[in-house]
Amino acid sequence: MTTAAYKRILLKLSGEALMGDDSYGINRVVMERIVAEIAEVSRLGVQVAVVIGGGNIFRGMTSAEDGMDRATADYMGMLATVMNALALQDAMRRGGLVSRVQSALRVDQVVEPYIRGKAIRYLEEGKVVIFAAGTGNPFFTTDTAAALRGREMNVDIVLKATKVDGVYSTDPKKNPGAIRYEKLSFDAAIAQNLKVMDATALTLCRDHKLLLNVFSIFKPGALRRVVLGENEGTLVQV
Ligand SMILES: Nc1ncnc2c1ncn2[C@@H]1O[C@H](COP(=O)(O)OP(=O)(O)OP(=O)(O)O)[C@@H](O)[C@H]1O
Ligand SMILES: O=c1ccn([C@@H]2O[C@H](COP(=O)(O)O)[C@@H](O)[C@H]2O)c(=O)[nH]1
Repeated sequence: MTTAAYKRILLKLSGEALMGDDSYGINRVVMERIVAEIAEVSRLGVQVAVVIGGGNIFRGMTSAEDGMDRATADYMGMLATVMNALALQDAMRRGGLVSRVQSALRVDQVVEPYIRGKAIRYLEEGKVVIFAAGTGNPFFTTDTAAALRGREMNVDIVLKATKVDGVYSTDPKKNPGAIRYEKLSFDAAIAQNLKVMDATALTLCRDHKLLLNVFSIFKPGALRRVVLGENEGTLVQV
């Protein structure tokens, strides 16, 4: 029997990853593939919590640069993550996974509010919990929400599923010569301003000794390999 290295995980799904090769929104085929990867680790008996990003729909910072009030733009960004959460939940339903969405901003007719104890209960019942609306506060990111909810849920590891297969010496999308790290300390990632995850999220993980793995959601089987404790992506630790 295959044994997972972790009992409970927090998966941060990049909003942009949901676009696939499209320039905006949610690509159905990509979404189905991601759900199949999550279903595989759920079948191993691993409890899965998800924090979903919103970069495929709206980023507060981008609109603030164009003159919009930053807090207003950030609330719009958080609402974008609620849309992604609903789409993910629906894709999970179609893929045979039972999930619940909890939102840090109240949208009561649509999803339930974040209630820590209830979320933990769902996880214990084997349901996937999708956390929407980030931290519920402007000026933060869903990466920070991932670290926060990961700590609150007492997960064994935070997994950042993104478009690149780990943490590199510089942004690999801009510099093809960038070198990938297999392992890295939080202090080094923060000191070198490695940008793959924001400094607030990295600091929260570091201060609470939360393990972090950055890996590509586009690499088939990568999530399963991370969960089995195999060498995949970049492991960031204290
Ligand atoms: N040193 C680095 N190592 C790896 N990736 C890096 C680095 N610096 C910048 N990046 C970039 O960070 C990006 C992380 O993307 P991702 O979409 O996960 O961001 P996000 O803002 O957390 O998500 P969202 O799309 O939900 O807003 C990658 O696309 C990668 O190109
Ligand atoms: O706690 C949070 C989380 C997110 N936001 C806003 O939402 C968008 C989308 O989130 P990503 O992390 O970029 O995927 C983000 O750009 C912020 O504008 C927030 O304000 N607070």
